[in-house]
Amino acid sequence: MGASVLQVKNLRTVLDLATGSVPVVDDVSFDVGAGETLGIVGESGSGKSMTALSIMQVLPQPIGRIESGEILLDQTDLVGLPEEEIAKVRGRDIGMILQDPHTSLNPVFTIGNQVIEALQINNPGTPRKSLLGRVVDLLRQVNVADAERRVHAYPHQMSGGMKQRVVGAIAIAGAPKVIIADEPTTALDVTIQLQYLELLRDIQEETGTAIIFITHDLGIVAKLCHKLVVMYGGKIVESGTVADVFRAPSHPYTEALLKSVPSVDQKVDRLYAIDGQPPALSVDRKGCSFAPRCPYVRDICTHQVPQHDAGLSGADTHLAACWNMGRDR
Ligand SMILES: Nc1ncnc2c1ncn2[C@@H]1O[C@H](COP(=O)(O)OP(=O)(O)OP(=O)(O)O)[C@@H](O)[C@H]1O
Repeated sequence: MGASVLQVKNLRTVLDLATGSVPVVDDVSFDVGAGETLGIVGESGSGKSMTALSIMQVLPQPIGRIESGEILLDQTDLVGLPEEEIAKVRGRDIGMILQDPHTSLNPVFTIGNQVIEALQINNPGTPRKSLLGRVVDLLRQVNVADAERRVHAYPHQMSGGMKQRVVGAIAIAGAPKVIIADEPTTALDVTIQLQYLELLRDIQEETGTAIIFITHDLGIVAKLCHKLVVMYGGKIVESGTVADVFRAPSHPYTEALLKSVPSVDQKVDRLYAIDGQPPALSVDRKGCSFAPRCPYVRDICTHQVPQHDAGLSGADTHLAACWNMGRDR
């Protein structure tokens, strides 16, 4: 694993709603190195996508904004950079693979044209025709069969799995330092899903790209990631290496998630069933967001926010935010 490529430090992102400015990413910190894969897990609404959109600085407008924190790409803080600078970072330094391959591609342009556009980010002014060979290479790299012919195909002429590969080709076209893959597998069937995950791993082995992988699925995290952060209510409740967190989950939420880890070849719509609802967005939150659903809740949990502290496994890279750590539960 290489040095940190992307470091997120104390990131706080808010949405300015009629009810006030509500945090959707709250004091989030993590880093990812070259050749490393970080999983971000948590149930729907926990702030995973908002974290990704904050890094790319494509938050919903006009309501979303980064209130504080740093996003360091090779030590350069992206927060506060003018839009024309950030626009250069997107695609060139950070590639994003979005949730649904069916909507990530433009139906009116050929596959080749869409990959060429991504290539032109790093090769401005290069005639499109001369990039065609490179497009074919990229399509081959992501295992698109019959690439020379497929360059001229439109998205509707391809299967879901094939389209996902093209989205992968677009993401790597700019040879980015970081790829953010936001649940790229949900729209795919299980076999294609596994092939796709292997593809991502191959790309990483070849290019040393850092990958941030956003998912509901801890089975996938176990298979693909080196380390993970678990998000709940916009906060990180636990983080560490996959080995440490799986061996000794320290937060009751992670513990509950791990109780129902599906096997990777089992399709699940909902990963786990924990009683109660995820927290609603709130301007003024007191205590631990998980307290209303926590089987170990104590008085302090309802009125003081626990700090992100060393977890139970003994590793100083394994942190969790829970008042009950180290207590019998
Ligand atoms: N455009 C918006 N307007 C208002 N609230 C929003 C908007 N987009 C997201 N939110 C809220 O922000 C919070 C974080 O959402 P986010 O999309 O980051 O969750 P997530 O963990 O990625 O969920 P999923 O797994 O379903 O994608 C949620 O409470 C969500 O309802």
